[in-house]
Amino acid sequence: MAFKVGLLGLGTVGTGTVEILRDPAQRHPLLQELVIHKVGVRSLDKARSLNLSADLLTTDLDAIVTDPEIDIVVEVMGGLEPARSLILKALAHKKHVVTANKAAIARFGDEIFTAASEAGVYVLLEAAVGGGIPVIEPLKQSLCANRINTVIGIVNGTTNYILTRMQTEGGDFGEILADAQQLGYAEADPTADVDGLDAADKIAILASLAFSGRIKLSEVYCEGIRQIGAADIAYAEKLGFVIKLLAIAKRESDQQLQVRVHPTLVPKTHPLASVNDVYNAILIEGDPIGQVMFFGRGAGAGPTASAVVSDILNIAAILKVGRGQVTQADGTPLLDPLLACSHQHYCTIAPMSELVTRFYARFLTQDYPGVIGKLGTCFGDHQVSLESVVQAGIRDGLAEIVVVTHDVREGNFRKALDEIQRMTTVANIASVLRVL
Ligand SMILES: NC(=O)C1=CN([C@@H]2O[C@H](COP(=O)(O)OP(=O)(O)OC[C@H]3O[C@@H](n4cnc5c(N)ncnc54)[C@H](OP(=O)(O)O)[C@@H]3O)[C@@H](O)[C@H]2O)C=CC1
Ligand SMILES: N[C@@H](CC=O)C(=O)O
Ligand code: NA
Repeated sequence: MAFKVGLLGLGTVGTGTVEILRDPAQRHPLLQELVIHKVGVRSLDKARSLNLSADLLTTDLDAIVTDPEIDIVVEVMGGLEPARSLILKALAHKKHVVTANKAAIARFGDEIFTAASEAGVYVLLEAAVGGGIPVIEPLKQSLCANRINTVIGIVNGTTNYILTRMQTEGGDFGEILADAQQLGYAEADPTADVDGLDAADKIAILASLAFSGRIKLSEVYCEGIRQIGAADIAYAEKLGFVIKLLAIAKRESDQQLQVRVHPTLVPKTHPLASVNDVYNAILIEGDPIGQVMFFGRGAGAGPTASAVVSDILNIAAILKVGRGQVTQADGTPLLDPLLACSHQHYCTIAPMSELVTRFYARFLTQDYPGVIGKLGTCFGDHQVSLESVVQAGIRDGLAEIVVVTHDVREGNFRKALDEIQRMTTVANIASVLRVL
């Protein structure tokens, strides 16, 4: 039995996918039943590392998603449009879809999954978060007996690489970013990575699966790493922390979730503290499983294609045993509830002002006696309790004061900062970071 696959895109991930599909030896035997039927690209003249027969390649992507012979459309072209429209058209033509496109899923998941349920087909996306790391399917299947309470991830390799080098070499953000671009880790336009937007897309997807509801991307708090300085990395180190860009989704109460992305001081003893370079890791806490952590390569041709091909095989397996033919009363194919998306409501996200967390803050002040006391009084007036306050040294003729709080309500902490900002003795609030 042959299952015909149409690929949209033959870049990094598409090429990795074709390489696995063309080399099935010692992999799952079902791979031998997959046939690459068409591959859609932007340019037929581009030099390719793969030797594909010319009749497989086309620039007519519309013809792929409507081709009656194709069973599974694999969207690895990226971007929002035309990816969104092509996915929707493939679904309307009752094709199963595999995608690595976190940006499209995080923004258009609502209409894509609704269209998939109506058509009675699957949309699988293991590659969209953590690349090759299995995390989407474990959340849907292996962990489904658990009540998930927390998902915390390092889900962006570019920023983890930059922060790791800042930590180990003491360099500044700008110079290490330039290096990362030269090495091909960071893209020419690094905005989505360094401003936390890529991580926000990914945590929105993970939160949706973990908490069985849709997430509005606009409600995900997002802060990137551009403002992290060598001084913060050094102080964090002295205090026993490393700085990581964390993507966090947490059950706040029965009604509300926290979903946020921001640089965070992580205790060196925490399992995520030792996840370095371009590696990703996702720590999930559930009841009754406790903590479980997924670690590996979050990007790259081979690792990402590993996830894409496992999704293709999942669909091929269903088609092979004929489960795609079992229909409901209205004639729509009955979908496996552990593989398909079945929730339609939106989760309620708590405002950041209600978050209870520890903070690290660095102030540059006039070096007068009593400045530390004034800061302490202002924090106390806003119910912000301090764990430590140290005058770390003198920078540019100003006293550098580093504060770590106990758990406090973010709204209270911000009010204290507003007041501190207005003090004449305080020249600058140089940085404010949350502490895990
Ligand atoms: N790279 C990675 O490590 C990872 C990528 N992803 C996701 O996978 C997806 C693909 O990424 P990647 O492989 O890196 O992307 P690339 O830029 O390397 O490849 C994109 C491919 O899609 C084709 N393409 C793009 N736009 C069009 C269009 N309008 N019409 C026809 N063809 C088009 C390109 O054609 P042509 O070759 O002719 O230019 C190219 O083959 C993205 O959604 C990305 O976020 C997810 C995890 C990791
Ligand atoms: N740009 C991403 C790769 C794909 O998801 C990253 O740096 O992790
Ligand atoms: Na994955």
